[in-house]
Formats: sequence, structure tokens, C-alpha cells
Amino acid sequence: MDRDVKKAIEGNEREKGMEAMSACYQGFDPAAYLQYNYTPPRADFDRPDSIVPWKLECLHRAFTEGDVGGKVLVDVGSGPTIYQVLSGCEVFDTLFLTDFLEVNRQELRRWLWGEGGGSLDWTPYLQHVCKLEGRCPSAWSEKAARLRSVVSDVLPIDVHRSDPLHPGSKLPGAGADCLVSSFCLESVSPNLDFFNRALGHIGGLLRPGGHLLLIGALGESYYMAGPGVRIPVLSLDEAQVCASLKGSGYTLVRLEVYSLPQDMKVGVDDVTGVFFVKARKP
Ligand SMILES: C[S@@+](CC[C@H](N)C(=O)[O-])C[C@H]1O[C@@H](n2cnc3c(N)ncnc32)[C@H](O)[C@@H]1O
Ligand SMILES: O=S(=O)(c1ccc2c(c1)CN[C@@H](CF)C2)N1CCSCC1
Repeated sequence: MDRDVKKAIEGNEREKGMEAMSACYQGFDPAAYLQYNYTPPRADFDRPDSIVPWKLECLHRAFTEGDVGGKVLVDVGSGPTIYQVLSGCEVFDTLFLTDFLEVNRQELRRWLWGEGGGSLDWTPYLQHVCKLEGRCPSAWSEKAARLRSVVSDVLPIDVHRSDPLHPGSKLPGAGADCLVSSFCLESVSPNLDFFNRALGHIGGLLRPGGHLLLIGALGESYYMAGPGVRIPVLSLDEAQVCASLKGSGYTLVRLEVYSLPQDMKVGVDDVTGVFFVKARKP
């Protein structure tokens, strides 16, 4: 087949894949998503085997062990959540939260700068991270104020585009010093080729020597993002995560895996585990 024709067909297939995934996300319900994933039993701070303490500890350690630093932190695919930057906001003074959907960007703005506060009370998360930092849990309001003070903007993003941030949203300097992204790439990629390309696209936002903190689902093929809103997920295993990072040129610093207890499998998805990756862009 003529190479140009092949490229046109491939390009057309990619556009179709992006449109199909975008259509899936039009029903995304931020409040329902938060309810499904960020309230008990999944978010139970009193359970030693709960995933929340594990994940917040992974993030705290990654941001505070001395090798991560700079000015600009970008969270890719923030959704309606802020837990993923509660440690990073103490290290960086310029944060960008990003998401594909306006409903999620609005949810973030409501918590950051709005009157109502948002759909979820993040106080337990703020208190837990304060404890990890050796601070009194009552310092949670100071941490909330710090986060609100360092978030520069909540930006639209599409990881399937070679320049994921819209042309008008250029990052300061030579790019981000650190990227964090949780449950995004595998949740928006129709197949492994999309996943690997998206990983490459977000890597373009990161300066050489910068760090990627990537959190994601293992063994997940779908999740519910609202009543009747079923979103397909690219099912990953540890080996594939490592292969994709290597293929994208990253140096793996650490990979940690959490296996979900049976009672945390509550029907909102079929996730079997969660990975936490710290990697460095050479
Ligand atoms: C499973 S949620 C993850 C939310 C949050 N990071 C968390 O840890 O719970 C996936 C997010 O990816 C966003 N998304 C969907 N398509 C995207 C795209 N093409 N590029 C970037 N983000 C996208 C969705 O709007 C949603 O907020
Ligand atoms: O690991 S979670 O249970 C979690 C949190 C979010 C998600 C999943 C799992 C699995 N499905 C994902 C779909 F993309 C979203 N968790 C919720 C409490 S705070 C730490 C993260």
C-alpha cells in the first residue's frame, strides 16, 4: 500500500480513536467519581491496609527524598481530585492542574477559589499528609492555603496531541521540572499504541533531568464514571508499565505496587492493583 495512503488511514484511525474516547468521557460525573473512589471503603484512613495511606505515602516520599525539585509541577489529567499534589505543593511554587473536561476544571476551581468548596471534603487527606510531614493534623488549613497559593492555573489538556497543552498555555522556562499523573493515561487510551504515544507527548512537557510520578491501575478494563457511564481502560501489568517507560526513554527510579483487598473491589471498576512509578527523564 502507498505509504501516504497508509499514513492517512493510520491518521484517520487515530482521530476515530480519540473521538470515541472523548465521547465516552462526555458523561463523566465528577461528584459520582469522587464518591466511588475517594470515600470509604477505598478512602478509609483508619484502615492500615487502605490504599489511601499507601498512595499518599508514596507521593510524600517521592517529593521529599531530595532528588525532586525546581519551580514548575504539572499534574496531568487531574480530574476532580487534588490529593496527588498535597505533598508536591510544599516543594514547588508554581503548579498547573490540568484536565480534558471543563466539568473537572470547574470542580477544581470551586475547591481552589470558589465559595462552595467542591463536591468532596478533602480535609482528611490534608490532615493525613500533614501527619506524614511531621506536622500537627490541625495544620491542614495551612496546607490548603499553600496549595491554593501555588496553583497558577487549571488548564485544558489532551494527552493524545503532540502538544498536550493548548497552544496558548505555554509552560514557563524550559518546561516542567516534575510531572505527576494518576489514573489518566491508561484510562484514556484505546490501546497500547495510544498509551505509549501519550506517554511520549507528556514527556515533551518535562525538562531533561525532570521527574515523572506516574500512578495507575493494574489489570483494569473498565471503570464507572457516573451512573451508567462505563469507560474502557487499557489493562496494564507491571512489565508493560516498565517497558513503556523504557521505550519512552525514562530511567526508572522506583516502582511500587499495591494489591487491592477484596472488600475494596466495590463494583465501580475491575482494578486489581495500583502502581506507583518514580522515573527520571535523562
Ligand atoms: C480516571 S480519571 C483520573 C482523575 C485523577 N487524576 C485521579 O487520580 O483520580 C481520568 C481523567 O482523565 C481525563 N481525560 C480524559 N481524556 C483525556 C485526554 N485525552 N487527555 C488528558 N486527560 C484526559 C478525564 O477527564 C479524567 O479526569
Ligand atoms: O486506588 S484508589 O482506590 C483508586 C482511585 C481512582 C481510581 C481507581 C482506584 C481505579 N479506577 C480508576 C479509573 F481510572 C480510578 N484510590 C482511592 C483512594 S485515594 C488513593 C487512590
